[in-house]
Amino acid sequence: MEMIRVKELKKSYGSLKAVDGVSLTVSEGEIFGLLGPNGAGKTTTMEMMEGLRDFDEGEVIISGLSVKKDRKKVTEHIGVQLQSTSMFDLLKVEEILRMYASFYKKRKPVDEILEQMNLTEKRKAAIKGLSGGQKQRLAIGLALIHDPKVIFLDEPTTGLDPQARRALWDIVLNLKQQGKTIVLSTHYMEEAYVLCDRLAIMDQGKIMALDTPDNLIASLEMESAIQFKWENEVQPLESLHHITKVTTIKDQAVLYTTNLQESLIALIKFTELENIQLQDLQTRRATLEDVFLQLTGRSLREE
Ligand SMILES: Nc1ncnc2c1ncn2[C@@H]1O[C@H](COP(=O)(O)OP(=O)(O)OP(=O)(O)O)[C@@H](O)[C@H]1O
Repeated sequence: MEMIRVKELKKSYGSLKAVDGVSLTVSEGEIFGLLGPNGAGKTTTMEMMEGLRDFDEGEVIISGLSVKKDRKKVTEHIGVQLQSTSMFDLLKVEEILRMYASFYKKRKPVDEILEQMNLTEKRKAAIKGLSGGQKQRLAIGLALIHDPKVIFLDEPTTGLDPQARRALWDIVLNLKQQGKTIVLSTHYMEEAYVLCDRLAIMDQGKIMALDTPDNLIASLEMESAIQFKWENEVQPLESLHHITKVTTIKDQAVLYTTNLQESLIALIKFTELENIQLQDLQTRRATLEDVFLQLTGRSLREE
């Protein structure tokens, strides 16, 4: 069943097209991701979907309701994780949850939320003293207080250490198990890969590709990448065995191949003949990062 439909959404700031014709659908129970670098338009898109930002053109339908026309009703169905910086620092964890609960008629027991977010032991702690991961979990807990069907998470793990990030992934996967529909934005390809059923790769306000993570990688028709420092012409590398594509990132060459072993042998032979020393040689399976690189010619991690 379709839970969200976004049609030709557009938003400009002066001459900058922050969101430039975004269309997508999200099914009930799905985790849908917006993956893209800083400034790609992910936050603007999400806030328009949430009814928090006006849009110039297009339409957003959530659970059969138009976000533009039925904004109030839509808010009953959606939960939005606020950035933790906007929480009242001096309140205790339990207090802020009770305060948020008082805003709604339909609400979940605070104890249940504390348990679900792994914060029961911190119920009496001041928000100020929480770790980054605990604050993010509380922010998600606040978004769940009225038991919404759809949850929006904007870069939920940015700035967290790997352990806190993984703990948050478990919470997101747990929400999916409860049947929630989740839309999240991220610029971490690993996060997008682990969490999302489908994702849209965004750049400069546009969706460049939309599919399951595995299909996006498979669409590259390149199983592996060989990367190494290269200060010479890349063109001769294109004719090496099984190489499907050659590209560069900064001072590195990236060769994509359908047969890693044969291509590596060919590369080593070639560099020996040319008397070139291979430096910083790495091989890896193709990732969403490579999909992004192919689509935009840039690296996802370039800030
Ligand atoms: N209120 C605003 N006024 C002017 N420009 C804006 C405004 N909000 C966003 N922009 C611009 O729109 C573009 C998209 O921004 P947006 O915050 O949606 O990107 P993002 O993908 O979420 O990036 P980030 O990861 O940095 O949040 C950026 O170039 C940004 O500078």
